Amino acid sequence: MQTDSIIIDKRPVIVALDFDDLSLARALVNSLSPEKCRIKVGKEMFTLFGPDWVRELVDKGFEVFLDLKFHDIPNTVAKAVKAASALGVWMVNVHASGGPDMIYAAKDAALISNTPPLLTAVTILTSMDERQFGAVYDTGGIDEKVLSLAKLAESSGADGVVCSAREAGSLRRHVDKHFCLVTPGIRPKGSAVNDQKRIMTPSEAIDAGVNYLVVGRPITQASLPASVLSEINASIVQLT
Ligand SMILES: O=c1ccn([C@@H]2O[C@H](COP(=O)(O)O)[C@@H](O)[C@H]2O)c(=O)[nH]1
Repeated sequence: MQTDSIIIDKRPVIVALDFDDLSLARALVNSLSPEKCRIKVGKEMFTLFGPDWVRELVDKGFEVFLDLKFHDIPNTVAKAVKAASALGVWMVNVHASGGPDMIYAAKDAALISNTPPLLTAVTILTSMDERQFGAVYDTGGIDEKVLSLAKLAESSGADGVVCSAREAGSLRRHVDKHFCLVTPGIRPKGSAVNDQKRIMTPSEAIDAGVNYLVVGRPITQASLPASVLSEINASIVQLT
């Protein structure tokens, strides 16, 4: 994949913090630098520790992706995005399947902030394979659905999508070069796959045209998380 026309961030790794213990999460964060990565706070930590935890990370200088995947009526999602934006986060997200009105409302709400976060839309979860997909959707396949949801997200004002790196090559041929691709399901060679189904290595993902790599357990469950992050950064530095 020709990556020269795509804007590739110098810090493409977003570390997914999924912890139920604040002290452990703090210890990990203290071993990381905002110059080397961003941080993702998801449903578990936000439910347990709330906005204060997000503010703490922002105050430490991290750009935070608040991954709450809003999916509701436009008015409710807009108010949730407004509240998230007030925390000073860098990225928020919604489910693309919430539809164009919901995505527009989310984008409008984000833009009210003095420092508007990027708005991304989740396409098909990276934990789904064709069998899981078929249990939810009657027709088509994952690639086709990810593409149609990405086009919907783009035409409804989102700044990018959350998808798997496996779809990145195809998406790159159909979306604007500024439209960002955020990909969980990243697994360095030899890492445990866990519950992820559509995976790629960090270098494969960057080569496919991904902008941001979401990496959780391969870093957070490692005995030396900062070393794993450095190895991932080193494996992609020649591509960025
Ligand atoms: O499609 C999606 C959307 C979000 N996620 C989130 O990303 C991380 C991945 O963590 P790993 O430990 O690297 O598997 C996790 O917080 C998910 O909630 C996703 O995996 N897939």
